[in-house]
Amino acid sequence: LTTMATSTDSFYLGFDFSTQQLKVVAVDGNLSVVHQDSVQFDSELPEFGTQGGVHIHADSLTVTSPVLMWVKALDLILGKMKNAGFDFSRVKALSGSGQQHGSVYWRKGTNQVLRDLHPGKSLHELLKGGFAVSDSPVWMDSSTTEQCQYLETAVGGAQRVADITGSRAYERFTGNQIAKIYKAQPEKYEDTERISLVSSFAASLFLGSYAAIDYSDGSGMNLMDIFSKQWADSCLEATAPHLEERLGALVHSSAVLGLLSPYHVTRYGFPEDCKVVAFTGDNPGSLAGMRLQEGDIAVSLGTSDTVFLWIKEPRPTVEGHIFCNPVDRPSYMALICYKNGSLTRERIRNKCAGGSWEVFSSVLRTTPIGNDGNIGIYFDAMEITPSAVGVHRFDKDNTKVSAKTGEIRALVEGQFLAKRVHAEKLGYKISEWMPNISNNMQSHSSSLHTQVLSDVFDAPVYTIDVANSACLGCGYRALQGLVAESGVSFAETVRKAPEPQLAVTPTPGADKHLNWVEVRTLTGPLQKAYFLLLKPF
Ligand SMILES: O=C(CO)[C@@H](O)[C@H](O)CF
Repeated sequence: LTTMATSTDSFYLGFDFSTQQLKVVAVDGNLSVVHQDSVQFDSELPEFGTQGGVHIHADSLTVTSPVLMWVKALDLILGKMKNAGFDFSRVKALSGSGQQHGSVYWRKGTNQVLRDLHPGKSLHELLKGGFAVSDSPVWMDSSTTEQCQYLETAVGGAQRVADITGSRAYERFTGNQIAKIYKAQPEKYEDTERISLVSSFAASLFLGSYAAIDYSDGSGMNLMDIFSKQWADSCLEATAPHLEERLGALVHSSAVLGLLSPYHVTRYGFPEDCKVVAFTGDNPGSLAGMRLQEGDIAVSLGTSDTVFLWIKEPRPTVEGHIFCNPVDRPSYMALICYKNGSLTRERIRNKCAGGSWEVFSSVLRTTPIGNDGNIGIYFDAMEITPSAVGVHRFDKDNTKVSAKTGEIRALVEGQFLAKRVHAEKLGYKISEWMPNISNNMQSHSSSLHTQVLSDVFDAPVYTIDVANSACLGCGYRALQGLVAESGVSFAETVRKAPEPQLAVTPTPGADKHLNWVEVRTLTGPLQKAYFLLLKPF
């Protein structure tokens, strides 16, 4: 297996079913990228009518995505690869990731449909009637507060839920979404034979049967005990009846789930012995792609922004999340998530820079570090960290102001200051930063963002040269899956991958302008801003 895994004529695929698009990266045995492609949901699948890949419902709390859009996106991307002449016959293994917490409800009888996929038809045609719930709840949803309160009461409080599952009850977490469906649409729950995460749903499309949920993405459900790595009975019972049989057994994140479905072998020319390695969450996938090691910390900018790091000794709290580590079984990963990420940056780009990243960058470049003490908090949608909403701007005296000069720098510095404040409040040590600037930003914008990130954190920043770290990480994990059983570590598997490059170091004197020392304390401008913002209205 080791010999086969390192031969350069072999390919390994990593897919990422993220919020706004489906992406794929192919790497060879030397972990060099040999192919990349993507399908943008809004523009390439307009029949589903999504904005930013989702439907925000009239209550402005419920957020869903049509599951058949994800199915059709897979048909499209594999078709694009075939038309581009990609040699599927060289793919030895594939894996992938999905936006975390989202859930898919397979209708009774669909497992048989998955087993008998006809290679002459598209997956979209074959699975049209395969889902009991056509609009899957996704991570941007914040409509399940009632279910969260019920779970915390039933289990013994917010900290108790965090001690078991790694997080207090969060609205976007899968268990609370299942509870809402069981309560509001019991007939659909009854008609459901399997519940997948987006990651294990995607794996099922390749496996040709229901794929298991992995420990890492399973940690984002408020249903799994992150220490025993089993479903937590107290959480299952507080969510819905006969739930464990719908979830199936959990697997570790480097498990080989089985052979690729004959559907893909016949339709695209994959080899018959191509292996499917467990899919996982997009952030665990990014941790793999950024090759984080213990003590590193990462900032990933995308539809959601996240701060995450590799830890050995988890200390679950009522802020932030602890997930099982996707590439090292005894370890964990800590994560803080921000809902107002790229969609908010794009709104300010459209408002203040005429929709141009070039103008956005030049404005950012020409405004002073620290923005003369003007700070902005931009929660267009109900934020996850902290739980607050609305746009709030403060001048250097912490007076709330309406009109805003320097709004672009106020947004970018405010988003990074918040990340530093929360990371340090939770005790994360800042040793080395590797941001992954999402691919929806032009390169020069990302270099500017990287400089602001370095200035705010007062730390060197390293970047990787592939736009999508989750796909890359899952290509690495596909290879790792073939050798994990023989005890080869992930670090050993990826030792030939390109090293993260030092991108920027802090601007000399930046800390004096950003009064980031103050930011660390409860009297710092951002902390005060949060107090002003969070006090009862
Ligand atoms: O909710 C999140 C993590 O907890 C988001 O980062 C989603 O994974 C984005 F897809």
